[in-house]
Formats: sequence, structure tokens, C-alpha cells
Amino acid sequence: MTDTTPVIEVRDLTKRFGSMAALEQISLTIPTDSITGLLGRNGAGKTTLMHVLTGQDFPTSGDARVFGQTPAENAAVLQHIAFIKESQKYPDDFKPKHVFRTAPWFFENWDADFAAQLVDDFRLPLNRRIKKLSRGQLSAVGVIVGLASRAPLTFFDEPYLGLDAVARQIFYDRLLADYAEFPRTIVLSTHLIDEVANLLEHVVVIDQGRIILDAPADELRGRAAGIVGAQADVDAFATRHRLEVLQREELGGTASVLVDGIDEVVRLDALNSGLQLTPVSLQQLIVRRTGGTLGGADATAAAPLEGGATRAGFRARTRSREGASR
Ligand SMILES: Nc1ncnc2c1ncn2[C@@H]1O[C@H](COP(=O)(O)OP(=O)(O)OP(=O)(O)O)[C@@H](O)[C@H]1O
Repeated sequence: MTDTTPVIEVRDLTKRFGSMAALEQISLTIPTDSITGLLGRNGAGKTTLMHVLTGQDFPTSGDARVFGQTPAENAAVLQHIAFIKESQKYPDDFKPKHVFRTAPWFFENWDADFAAQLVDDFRLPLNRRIKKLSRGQLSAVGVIVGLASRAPLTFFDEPYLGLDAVARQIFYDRLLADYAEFPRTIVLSTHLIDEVANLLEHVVVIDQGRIILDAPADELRGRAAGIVGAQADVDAFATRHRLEVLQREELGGTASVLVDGIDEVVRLDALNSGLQLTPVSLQQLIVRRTGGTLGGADATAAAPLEGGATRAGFRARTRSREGASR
């Protein structure tokens, strides 16, 4: 691997289970030393992708490279990876102290002091059998291994399902602080998008086995907005700028739309046109993109708003009670 080789490079990867394609012709690159959010609805294909990337499963076709090499049965690659998932299995009589004692055998960068500090932070009982731990305590074991291993490539697959809000915040804080000191590549799969939004530098969204968003988080943050104003003005504006309308609601003569494709010129024009712009969170954008209210096919049909789109058809397709004005 050269300095410029991305840590993860996937080309035209398909993974089938029988006739069902869990991943279909996906391509993506994950930047070195970045925190990437791997997001998507249940069954989207996130865990399947992580299984292929961590050598636990083979692609049906296409190519997945990790540190420039094929990961499956490749010790040189796998020794640099930590994969933390909720369903981690441990030997029956194991206690957390055994997990942390054996971790350095697998992770050459293991930091025992950092692990001890995290045990305190999460108030984890070291001497209780893993089988007897609460769900949150079990999640904490995985999170501690993921952080203190400082593996060059760390996957967290919804690692904190059982953690309470305070413990999750501790995880985010420690992850960010440690990452600043020891940069590495982290891929985090989660459904708590708003909670992790500020952590992410890159976002990949999978939907039904296909990648529908792959972009720097900063780019996504400013890209969507709510636009509120007189119906005719809002419609004319969306058409003029060919904005992709992900959601729309009407009340009296006022329309409120959630659009994707905003830039500085569009923002300025909105303000000059007397329209109100409202922020849209990463979570709102992803929910709308992956089928919230305006479900997949409908959303695609509604956008982009070409000149030929009639307002009546537009209204019929996009009526909704939730969304941009919230
Ligand atoms: N071993 C398997 N055999 C058959 N189908 C599978 C297998 N593993 C996964 N699938 C299917 O592949 C699809 C993708 O599953 P995957 O676990 O990757 O989704 P996910 O995005 O991680 O979902 P979640 O957010 O619910 O964890 C699902 O439809 C799932 O049922």
C-alpha cells in the first residue's frame, strides 16, 4: 500500500444471498484517517458490506480492497482491523477483565491505560461474568475494545444499542478526543444520525443494497434546506433552480418544501425573493432520501423538478404533514 492508497476501495461489488442482492454493484472509497458514517435503513446492506470488508464474507462479484489488498483470509490486512458489533460472542466464563487482558494479543496498538479510564467512564464491572452484564454494559465492553485497540481501521456496527444517553455521549467525546490525538480510519454504522452528525467527516448512505449518497459531511450539511413562502413563489423558485423536492406541505396559500441541491447562489436568490430558508438536519435529509413520506420511487418521480413538471402533479405527489417546517 502506498501513502495515497485509500484504506477502503470497493468497485462494482455485488453480494447475493440466493436470489436476493444485499449489495448491488456498489463502488466507494473511504478516505484514510477519517470518520465515516455508514448509514441506511434496516436491511439496507451495511452489515453485509462490513462483513465483506472485514473478510468474514466473500463478494459474489466485484472487488473490495482494504489497505490495497483483498481482506478475506489475509492476516496482513485483518491484523489492522477492529470490528465491533453488538452481537459479539465471548467464551462462557469470560469477564470484562479477561476481554481487556487478551485484547493486546490481537491489537498491537492496545492502550491499557486508556481502556482502564474507559472502564471507569462507563462504570463497567470488570469482575462480573459477561453473561450477567446488562445490555448497556455489554455494549460498553465492545466500545472500549474498539476505542482502546486504536486499530488503523475500526468498524463500529451499531455498537451502542444498549447504552444510555450519558454513556453514548461519553463514547462520542472519547472517540473524538482520541481520534484527534491518534488519527485513524473509523467507519461507524448507526441509526442515531443526529447524534453522530457532528462527528462525521464523510457520509455513505446505502438503501436497498445501493449507494445513494457518498459525500463529505460538510457538503451534505449545507446542501438541503427548507423553503417557506407563498405557494406560487416557492414552486417557481424550485423550478427555476431545478431543485430536487424531497418533501412538501401546504397550508392556506403557503407552501413549505424540503429541497436538495442548494448552494450559495440559490440561498441568496431565496432571500432576495422573500422566501424563508430553514435548516435541515443530516437525519432529515437521509430520512427523506431513503423513503420517509415521499417513498423511494415517488421521490425520484417528483425530482428533479423539470420545467415540464405541472404544479398539480407536483402537489399530488408531494403532499405531506411532516417535515420542512418543523
Ligand atoms: N446470511 C444471510 N442470508 C440471507 N440473507 C441475508 C444474510 N445476511 C443478510 N441478509 C439480508 O441482506 C440484507 C442486508 O442485510 P444487512 O444485515 O447487511 O442490513 P443492515 O443495513 O446492516 O441492517 P440493520 O440496520 O437492520 O442492521 C437484508 O435483507 C438481510 O435480510
